[in-house]
Formats: sequence, C-alpha cells, structure tokens
Amino acid sequence: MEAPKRVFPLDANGYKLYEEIGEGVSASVHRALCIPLNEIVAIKVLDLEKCNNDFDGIRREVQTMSLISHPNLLRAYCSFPAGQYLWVVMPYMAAGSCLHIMKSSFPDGFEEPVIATLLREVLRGLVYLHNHGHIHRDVKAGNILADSNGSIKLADFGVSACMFDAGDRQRSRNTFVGTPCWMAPEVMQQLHGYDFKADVWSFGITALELAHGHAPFSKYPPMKVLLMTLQNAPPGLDYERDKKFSKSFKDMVAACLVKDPKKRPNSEKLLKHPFFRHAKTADYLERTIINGLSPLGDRFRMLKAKEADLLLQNKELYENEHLSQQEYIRGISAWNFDLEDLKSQAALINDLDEIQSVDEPKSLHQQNGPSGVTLPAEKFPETYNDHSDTKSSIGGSSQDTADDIPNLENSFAAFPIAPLQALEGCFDISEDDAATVSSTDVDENPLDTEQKLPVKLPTKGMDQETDKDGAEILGQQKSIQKTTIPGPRKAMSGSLLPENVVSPNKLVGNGEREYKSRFRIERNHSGPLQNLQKNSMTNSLSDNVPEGSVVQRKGRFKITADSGPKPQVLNPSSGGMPSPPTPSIPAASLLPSLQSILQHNTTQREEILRLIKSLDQTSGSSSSSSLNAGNSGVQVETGNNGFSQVPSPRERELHSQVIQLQQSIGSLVEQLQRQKARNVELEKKLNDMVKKNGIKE
Ligand SMILES: Nc1ncnc2c1ncn2[C@@H]1O[C@H](COP(=O)(O)OP(=O)(O)OP(=O)(O)O)[C@@H](O)[C@H]1O
Repeated sequence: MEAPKRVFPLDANGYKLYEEIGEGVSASVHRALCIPLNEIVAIKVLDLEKCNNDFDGIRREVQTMSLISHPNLLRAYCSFPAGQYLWVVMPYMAAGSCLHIMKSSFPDGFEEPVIATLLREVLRGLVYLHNHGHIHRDVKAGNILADSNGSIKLADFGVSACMFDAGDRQRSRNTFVGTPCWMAPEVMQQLHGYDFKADVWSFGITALELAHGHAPFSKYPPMKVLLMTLQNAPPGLDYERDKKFSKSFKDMVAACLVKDPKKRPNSEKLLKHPFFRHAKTADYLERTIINGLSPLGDRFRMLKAKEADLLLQNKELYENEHLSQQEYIRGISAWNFDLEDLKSQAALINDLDEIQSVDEPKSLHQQNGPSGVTLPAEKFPETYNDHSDTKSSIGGSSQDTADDIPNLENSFAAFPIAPLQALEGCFDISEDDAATVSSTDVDENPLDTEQKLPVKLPTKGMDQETDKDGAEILGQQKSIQKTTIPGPRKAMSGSLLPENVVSPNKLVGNGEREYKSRFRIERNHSGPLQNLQKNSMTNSLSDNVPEGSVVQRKGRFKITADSGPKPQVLNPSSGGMPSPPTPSIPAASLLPSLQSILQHNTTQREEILRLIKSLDQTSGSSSSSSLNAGNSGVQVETGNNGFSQVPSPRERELHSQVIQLQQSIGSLVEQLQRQKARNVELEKKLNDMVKKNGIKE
C-alpha cells in the first residue's frame, strides 16, 4: 500500500525556524521543523523586497523546484508567501553544499573517486533536467548539496530556463546569466543564444572546482574572467599537481570544456564516459567526506566568521595606498580593455600559478601544445576525442600565453563581435521579462504533466492571495533573524561591474556600508564576487543606470540581451540629453533625428576605440615600463624582478597622459551608458508610437 502523502503546511505557523544554514544574496536558508509532520526541513526564505521585482526568476525557481522529481534534484515540498518573504520548504540536506564541505574540510579539493561519485549524481540530475527541457545555468559546487547519508542533489533553480519557452520567455535564453567562472563562452558571447550544452561547460568547471577546491580564474574580477574564458584556451587538469588524476578524468573535463558547444557531448552522452565507472555509492561519500563534519549550522557560522576575518585583513591591505592605486589602475583596465594591463594581468597569473600551483595558465600552455590534449585510454565515443578547439579559438593563435596578449587586438578582430561590443552587451541592461509572467506560463512547462505541489506564487498583492484550497493566506510577518544587514540597494541592482567592483578609495571612508558590500563579495568563496578588485568608475556607471532598468540577481550576473538591435540614442542638439517624443509627434518624424543621434553615438564609440588604441600605443612605447599610480608616479621595470623608483620626466609625462586618457575613456563610457539607458526608453516610446500609428517597421 502506498504511504499516505505528507501534507506540508502552507503557513509559517506550521514551522519552527532554527539556525541559519546558508545564505544567498536575496535569500537565507534555515533548518526548521515542520511541526505537524515532526520532520526536519530546510526553508529558503527569499526576501521579495530584495529581489528587485524579479518575480519571474522566483516563479521559475519555485515552479521548477516543485515540479521536478528526481533523486538528484532538490525538490520543494511547498512554498508560500509570509509577509515580504517567500518561504520555500525543501528537504534538509544535513551535510550542506560541496563548497561548504570543501571549505571546511577539503580546501584543496576532493580525491578522484569522491569527485566521480559526486559528479555522476549531479550528471544524472542534469540528464533529467535536460530531458525535460530545462537548463540549470548555475551548476557549481555551491549548488551541489549532500545529505548525511551521502545522497547528492543539485539545487538552486533560480536562474534555470526552459528550452520550450516561446515568445518573450525565449528571451531568457539570450540572457547573460550564471556565475562568471562557471559560465560557458557561448553564454558570455550572447551571439546565438545557448542550450543545454552550457550546463555541460559549467559541469566541467565544477569538476575542476571539486578537484582543486576552487574554480579556475576564481581570483579574478568577473570582467577578467569573461575575457579569459573567451580568449584563453579552456582550463583543464594539466598542472603538475594534476598528475594524480587519471587520464579518463582529464579527458572527461576536456570533453566538457570544449569552447564550441556543438563539439561538447550532451549530458546523456557524458554520463557514459568511462570516468563515471569510478563512481562509488552514497555510502562511500558518507564515509569519506561526510562523517566527522560538524553540524551544518556550526560550520556555516564558522565559515562566516572566517570570511569576516578575511575581509578585515583585506581591508588593511586595501588601506595600503600603493596597493590601492595599483588595484585602481587594474580596476579601470578590467573593463576598458587596457591591453597592456591585460598582458601584465596574464603575466601575473603565470607567476602566481607557479607559486601557488594554481591550474589555469599552465593549462593554457599545455592545452595548446601538440601534446596538450589528453586522450582517453579507454575506448570511448569519438566526440570525446574531439578537442579541436581546445586551442584558442580566437585569431587562430596556437599559443595562448601571456606573451600573446599584445595580439589581443588582432584576436579581437577575429572575434564574432569586437570585445567592446561583446562586453557592451554586458552593459546593455534592459528590463527583465518579469512583465511576461502570467499564470498561464506555468502550463507551458512540460513538467506540468507531473503532479503539482502546493505553490503559492507571490504577486504584488499577495497578502490577499488565496491558497490552493481557497484559504486566505495570513501574510504573516514572521520575523526572520537575519545575520546580515542588507547591502545598499545599488549592490543588488548594479550593472555587470559594480556588484563586485568597489573602489578601494571609497573603501577607506565607507565603513559599514562598504564592509557589508564587501562581505557579500567575499562570501562566495569561489563565486563571482570573491575578487575585491575595485573600481570607482564602474560604480558611477551603475549610478547612471535608472532604477528598475537594471537586472541583476543573487550574486550572479543576469543581464538581459534584447533580441533586436538597439540603436544608440543621444541627442546632439541638446548636448546628449534625450528629448523624449511626445505622443502628439508623428512617429515617422522622429526617424531622421534618431538617425542623427545614432550617427553621433557611433562617432563617440569610434572615439572611445581610438582612445583605447592610443592608450595602448602609449603604453607600448614604453614597453618595459609598468605604470603604477603610486605616489612616486611611475615604476620602471629594470629587469625581470627589480623596479627602479626614479621615473624620467618623459615617463612622468606619459604616465599622466595615460591617466588622462583613462579618465576620458571612463567619462565617455559613462556618457555612453547614460545615453544607452535613455535610448532604451526612447526606443520604447517610439515603438509604442509606431504601433499606435500603424506604421510598420
Ligand atoms: N535544502 C538545503 N539543505 C541544506 N542547505 C541548504 C539547502 N538549500 C540551500 N542550502 C545552503 O544554502 C546556501 C544558499 O542556498 P541557495 O543557493 O538556494 O541560495 P541562493 O540565494 O540561490 O544563493 P546563490 O545565489 O549564492 O547560489 C547553499 O549554498 C547551501 O549551502
């Protein structure tokens, strides 16, 4: 006889919240007791006020979590609104996330059989998701949860997307979403959209994360990660320390991390990879990595305290002016593509990696070399041997080392889109498709054929909502003890950069606020916000983006790429200020002025590119000089290691030129950003008018 179905209360009164066990940007997760069932559960408490009205994202997460039914996917028992919060009730995974486990007990990563076991479970979950038309889009160790008995579940469907979505919802697959270190190149490029294969890339990165204790490039700021992912050969298991790993593991990772998604195996095929023959039982995981862990709540508290300590240390570091200045310069070039800087950054990776034996750069050398690609010893479907694009796909370069960085410009030319444009997409912030949320959306989901669990989706007037049975929701304001003070709203809704880029200069005087935003930055050890490289100019970018037009979510990037081209609009006759059309003006009469605006904008763009070029040339002319904006002005490299502190007048002059150029680029980019935001508005109005007047575009 079938066991009676457990009914989880749809009311906060039915639960007793215990300690916090996890935290996201807009959610905290608590251990809790489901009172009537006397069962320990986990409750994710999403603060709807901090979700920037991203109800679509929340709906997607709750919907997916409620409908999935697979032992390797975290399913929600139910969800309901409670005041300004949405409570999502789910199974309690007592060992926490693999990231937590690594942080507390395996800082250098797991042994191979553990990795094989974890990854096989995750992959089984992914196969199910993909077969049901879903892309997870945020596969990483932080989202792999373990129970005390060693069972493994993939969690966090906050950014998942459905391949079967049509119309406006399809847009979500042209969306720049995920966590940079784990993000597939095709997701970053935003050229043709992407599909399930994006998860396979993230899966490969997760494999490296589990092997090393951190994801490749995790110490770099997001923009750098984007460039490195696009520009460099894919990371792999090619370092000296990776010798301990088997050929089949290396091959499996290489198969996932092929830049061309078409050449990547799908999840189903990947599951047949010989590597997973090494996978063991849940029991094995319990014995090797779970037994002996302290209770999840304690671990969570300890990790938080450790991270807070680290932040304080970092703060001291940042208070060292010289370093701040260096970081400031780097911060600027992190988004304006200072080629010289990229070169030195890349060189830095090599140095650091040699010292710390971190994997990324070496893999660049090795993967590009003739013997760089490891082939499976075992017989295996040929797709896995197809690593033809493990070489840099850009510019046909066979080498992808720091020394090649000066060739970036040529490489960029061979890019499907120029990098500035590519990354312009990152600034191209448009409204999320929250407006498209409708109750009918739920029915479009193929998973809907399965039994639906109690889900009450929040709406603006959710307090008046009734539950499935028609009972009125109490809208109870159960107070949640938050261990973090919410960061400034800007940090939640910034453009691509500001969320993880804070000026070191600002930091000095910005006490609590800065500390908090940095705390969030540091929290995800291997996540996108770890790097503390800061940039005040990028902050100002977000200042100029109108509230509401910005999309960002949960410590990840989510920047929506509109399907259609967007002309850049600024009004030359009003000094760049927009002159929004009034409804009385016929739409057609706006076109010439829009065209002229567009032209003006193009000129500005060219100017920016020219400045970047001249900056590059200026830097290049003093090829051996490394410019740092310290008090002494310029540091001139005298050899491989040494620096002379005495700059020549010419160098000083060059330095100040560089600074000036950087400043003007910064202000131009700012201006461009402002104008783009206005353009979006103007375009909308124009579209409305065109529609109104029945003019076909
Ligand atoms: N069911 C659960 N059992 C135990 N721990 C959990 C559970 N769900 C989440 N956690 C813990 O809480 C953390 C945050 O949860 P989750 O990833 O769902 O939040 P989020 O806001 O989406 O975070 P992020 O965006 O940073 O991934 C997880 O990394 C995990 O450590």
